[in-house]
Amino acid sequence: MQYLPIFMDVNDKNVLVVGGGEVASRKVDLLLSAGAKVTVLSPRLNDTLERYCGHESNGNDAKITAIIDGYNSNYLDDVADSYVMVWVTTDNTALNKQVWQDCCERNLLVNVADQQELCEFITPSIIDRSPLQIAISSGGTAPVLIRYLREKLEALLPETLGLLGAFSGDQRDRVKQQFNSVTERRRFWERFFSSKAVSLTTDKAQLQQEFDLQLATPQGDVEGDIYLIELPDETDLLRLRALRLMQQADVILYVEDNNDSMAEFIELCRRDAERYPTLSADFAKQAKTRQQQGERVCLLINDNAQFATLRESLNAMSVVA
Ligand SMILES: C[C@@]1(CC(=O)O)C2=NC(=C\c3[nH]c(c(CCC(=O)O)c3CC(=O)O)Cc3[nH]c(c(CC(=O)O)c3CCC(=O)O)/C=C3\N/C(=C\2)[C@@H](CCC(=O)O)[C@]3(C)CC(=O)O)/[C@H]1CCC(=O)O
Ligand SMILES: NC(=O)c1ccc[n+]([C@@H]2O[C@H](COP(=O)([O-])OP(=O)(O)OC[C@H]3O[C@@H](n4cnc5c(N)ncnc54)[C@H](O)[C@@H]3O)[C@@H](O)[C@H]2O)c1
Repeated sequence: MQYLPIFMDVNDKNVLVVGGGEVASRKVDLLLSAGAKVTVLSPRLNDTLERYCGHESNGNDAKITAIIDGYNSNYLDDVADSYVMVWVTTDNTALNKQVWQDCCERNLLVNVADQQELCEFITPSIIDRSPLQIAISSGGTAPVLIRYLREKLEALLPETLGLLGAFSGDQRDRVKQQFNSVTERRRFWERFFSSKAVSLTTDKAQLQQEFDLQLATPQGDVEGDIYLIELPDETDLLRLRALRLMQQADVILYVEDNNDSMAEFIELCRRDAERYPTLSADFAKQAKTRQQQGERVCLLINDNAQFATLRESLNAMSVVA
């Protein structure tokens, strides 16, 4: 992985944008929507940024602070609360490089628009259904491809995704009170999000009704499951059903092998799942113990004979060969 994806809290924090043109105003809009305190440093501002300074209305409703001047590294230092990041958008490549260098010397995070070699972080393509957000990156290889992907996803994702996210956030404490274990809570949410009624709801009152109904309906005993999966030679050949089960597992058991192919399959499993290399003789015993603790155990097998034996001895809930 070339870049580490994270979501940063810039609310009420100082951010500097160098340059005051078209690109700067796009970055400023993004930063303001995340609640940042934006300062723009530029000898000239475009009309949008002029408006944001509140010049026309005597600065009373200014959205940004403007420093009308050419760049000078002193501006990086002369602030009470230092900048948490700097965005560089001027039309002068040599100057952009200078700003990047000055920021690096000060350990300031810096992005120079469209100059990847001068970016300590890069900007993703964003789908915003706040509080739910999706950020897509190609690691700088194909900006147009991720814009295209965003447009496809935007069309697929329901408008109500933000509502659903916010509603779930509000109800988390109630679900915590009702269910003691993480496993039970997760199952409740999985059942809730996958129910048809929830996918069709368009307002909060309907969601609340469905939520109350499901919370009052017993889930039954939380019994664990065992999924037995025979791996193909390559990850590309993995069945979709196997992938889905691997994504639901709490525990992954596998026999360690000397080549890297097992690692590639494990990489596709649920991020939070516990992963254990296991001696093949212990597979069945370990799987059953964890199942009895209410967990979903996924056994990854790359050996035909062993798969057949385990299939006989385990009462596996799902078998994918
Ligand atoms: C996501 C998005 C956000 C944004 O910028 O707001 C974004 N670029 C977007 C669009 C876009 N950018 C360019 C075109 C014209 C087509 C073309 O030239 O290919 C288009 C298409 C268009 O405008 O439709 C030109 C371009 N961009 C970069 C280079 C340099 C290079 O490739 O070496 C050049 C060539 C400059 C030249 O030739 O001079 C570099 C970067 N652009 C990034 C982000 C970062 C990597 C993100 C990643 O891959 O994960 C990174 C590394 C640095 C950064 O800027 O942070 C936004 C899509 C948002 C959306 O619509 O959803
Ligand atoms: N507009 C786009 O969609 C787009 C797309 C891709 C790449 N670019 C590139 O990104 C860069 C910026 O684009 P733009 O459209 O915002 O250009 P722009 O000409 O509108 O803005 C450039 C800004 O940089 C400021 N500037 C110049 N010298 C400065 C200095 N010494 N200190 C501080 N600020 C200074 C100018 O005052 C101006 O506000 C350009 O190199 C452009 O080629 C633009």
